[in-house]
Amino acid sequence: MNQPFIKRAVIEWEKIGQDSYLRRIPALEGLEALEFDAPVTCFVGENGSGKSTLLEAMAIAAGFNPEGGSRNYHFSTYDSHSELWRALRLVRGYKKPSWGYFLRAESFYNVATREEEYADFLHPSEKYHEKSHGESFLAVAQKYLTPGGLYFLDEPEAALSPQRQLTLLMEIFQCARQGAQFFMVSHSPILLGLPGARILSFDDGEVHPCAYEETESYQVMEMFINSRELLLKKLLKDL
Ligand SMILES: Nc1ncnc2c1ncn2[C@@H]1O[C@H](COP(=O)(O)OP(=O)(O)OP(=O)(O)O)[C@@H](O)[C@H]1O
Repeated sequence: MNQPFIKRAVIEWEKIGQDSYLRRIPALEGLEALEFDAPVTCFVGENGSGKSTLLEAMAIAAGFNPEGGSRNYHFSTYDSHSELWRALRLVRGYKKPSWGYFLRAESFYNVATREEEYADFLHPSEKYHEKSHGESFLAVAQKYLTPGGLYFLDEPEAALSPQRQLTLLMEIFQCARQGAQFFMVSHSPILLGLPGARILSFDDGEVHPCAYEETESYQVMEMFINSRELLLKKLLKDL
């Protein structure tokens, strides 16, 4: 296996206020440390279980802008990130990433705007605002994902068709095989199926390893596709 850039994340709870909402997120409240030994680590779990909070804190602690982009992006449109990053200590491997990107669906519009402002003669804009949401997401992935990089992806499937999710899966797989490290929040049964990915579930009040087939994303999708009529009959009978 490639040497990870980030081997461990440790939460120093004494640096977090006693009244902070972070102490009321069940999966996070008892969490002291997480080990990362795979090139791709996926965070899965129910809405509101704390996945993005941890991913965002890790990305900021690794030097990225809270709203996303590369490490060269420095802007703030809306200050909504949590204080977790201040309490997060990342234990790094001996290798340093050559590049990196923090891709988040919810603030990509702001990153796209900033990309146009940062553009110059030598670095022309990709004009993401002139592409569809999905087209621009995949264009970012294809431009910025490179072997040897460190990547934080927050629900990258949000704008992508199933076909393009497969394309993204191939890009991630290829980069991860050549030394890149990925942390990804996802609900996509396609992206979570990435060979070799280590899946951490935030459900049931603790962060714990989870097999692909045990993820809700897989189970619900499988049930829907294989037993659609039965499932819908049950769900809709009293409506
Ligand atoms: N500024 C805030 N103040 C209080 N609570 C917050 C704040 N930001 C987030 N939360 C709460 O923290 C919890 C974790 O949110 P988070 O965005 O990490 O969830 P998530 O697992 O990524 O969910 P999703 O799958 O919906 O993106 C949620 O219950 C959310 O309401």
